[in-house]
Amino acid sequence: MRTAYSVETVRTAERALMARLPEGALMQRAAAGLAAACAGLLGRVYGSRVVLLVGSGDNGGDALYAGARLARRGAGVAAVLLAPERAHAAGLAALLRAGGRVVGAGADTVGGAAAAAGVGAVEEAILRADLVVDGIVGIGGKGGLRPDAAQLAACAAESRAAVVAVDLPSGVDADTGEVHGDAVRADLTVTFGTHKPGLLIDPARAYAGSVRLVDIGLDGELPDEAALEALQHADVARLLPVPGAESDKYRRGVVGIAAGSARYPGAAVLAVSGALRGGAGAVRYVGPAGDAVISRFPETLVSDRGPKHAGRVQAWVVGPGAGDDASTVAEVLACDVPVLVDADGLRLADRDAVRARTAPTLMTPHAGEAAALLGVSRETVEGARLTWVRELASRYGATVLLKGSTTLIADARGGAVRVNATGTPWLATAGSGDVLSGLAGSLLASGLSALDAGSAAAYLHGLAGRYAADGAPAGAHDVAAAIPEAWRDVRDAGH
Ligand SMILES: NC(=O)C1=CN([C@@H]2O[C@H](COP(=O)(O)OP(=O)(O)OC[C@H]3O[C@@H](n4cnc5c(N)ncnc54)[C@H](O)[C@@H]3O)[C@@H](O)[C@H]2O)[C@@H](O)CC1
Ligand SMILES: Nc1ncnc2c1ncn2[C@@H]1O[C@H](COP(=O)(O)OP(=O)(O)O)[C@@H](O)[C@H]1O
Ligand SMILES: [K+]
Repeated sequence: MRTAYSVETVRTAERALMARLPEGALMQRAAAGLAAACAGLLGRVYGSRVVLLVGSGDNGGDALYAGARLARRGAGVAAVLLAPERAHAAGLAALLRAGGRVVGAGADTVGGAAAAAGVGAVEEAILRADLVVDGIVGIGGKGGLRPDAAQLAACAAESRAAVVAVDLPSGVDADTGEVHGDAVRADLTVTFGTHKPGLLIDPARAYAGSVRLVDIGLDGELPDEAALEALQHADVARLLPVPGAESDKYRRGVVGIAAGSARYPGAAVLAVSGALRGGAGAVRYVGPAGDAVISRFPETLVSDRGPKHAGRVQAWVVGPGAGDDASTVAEVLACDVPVLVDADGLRLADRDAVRARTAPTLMTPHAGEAAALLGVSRETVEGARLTWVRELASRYGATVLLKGSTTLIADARGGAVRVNATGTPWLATAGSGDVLSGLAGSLLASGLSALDAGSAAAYLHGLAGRYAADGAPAGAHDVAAAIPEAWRDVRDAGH
């Protein structure tokens, strides 16, 4: 399991750890890891040109000490100090001792004869660099970059230099993944002690590039419950149902699919296609698309009566392609088994009816559907996904899976939010959400909690999307067909 902790928790943990360590030890661990990552990216350190962007806090201190290490190995290291009088003094002294220099403001006072002053010199240094280290701000950052820092970030983006962010790309919100204004775009982010939520949630995630975690000994100080969890293969493998000798189709769970309409029969077929690959022992279908479903998937138990009279199911999926059939949604919500509500069903579901349910409810909106339920714009939801997934879960008293480039799953009762990043933008294709709802419903029917069913389904669905697309467009039915391959991959890694 990959976990991420909030800034407040990281600060508390760091304080506890620092109290037991010699002064400055933590920063040295961070700087050593950072320098090693930079060296790895440079390939050859000796003779390379490195520019450090140094803010006024400890994030700048990390950059200065790492710069000193690189300078000792023969790199030409120049530091740009955003606030020369407040730059980390010991870090700066270490850099100068190691043969590094200062460019731009402050150069004349601290850099000695070798110093070059002026904006032109700074830009030139960045444009000629092999590597730019972003130590402008870390977890102490508030809001987007200020104008002087934004200018440096723009120059780094223009340069052919690789950009390494220290702890976080400066300008992104560590706790939420929101980006307000300008931020550094990194090729690599070297983060310390633990991931921060912003490194795993879009839009900030996209600024971080690849992320490397440096162990500074913080693990023992972090609480059990993280702010964010990202399941890995082994975690998902533990969740996947495996039939045993005593299993029969009913004991494995029956999932009911109430989906599709005369206008959208395909949604029913796709939801069933996902459900058949999700581990339930049988898939029951109710709705007007029975013929389309049975002709594609003859193993489906098709009923032409409503959900209440369709026979036993352990979980329902309602909504994909449902059109305006509010009564079916209401009927399903009245069933005392886990229910997944997707697509049209989200709009048709009565909030009080969802809140009144005692069995688990899993809602699976994309950003546009979530926005409509919340009464805000789609851009607002996309810009602050963590905030809004929690808000929706709390308003409906349900587990909410917010789809998108990083899918988030939040429980109404709080606790760690799950994030899934196995997907690919190729999954943004009509009907792939229907496949996901069937798959997640099937996992619900086999006994997983709403949080686990949603996260395991998103994980498998994302992998299946990758396998199906493999760099070329794929249809939703291809994604469904690739679920068994994703399942085997996950299961094999779990052994
Ligand atoms: N606390 C610790 O034990 C450790 C901290 N480390 C580093 O220390 C960092 C945190 O250091 P700090 O608490 O000093 O905070 P930061 O260095 O992240 O930032 C604080 C400074 O940045 C300025 N600032 C805030 N928002 C800004 C913005 N939008 N644009 C420009 N400037 C802005 C503030 O005025 C403040 O002076 C971590 O991210 C990590 O890199 C590491 O050395 C590991 C150990
Ligand atoms: N940019 C993206 N990167 C990764 N996955 C994405 C991206 N955009 C959409 N997806 C995924 O594709 C699926 C699309 O679902 P949805 O929007 O409900 O489509 P539909 O309603 O057509 O079925 C979701 O699983 C979502 O997480
Ligand atoms: K940074």
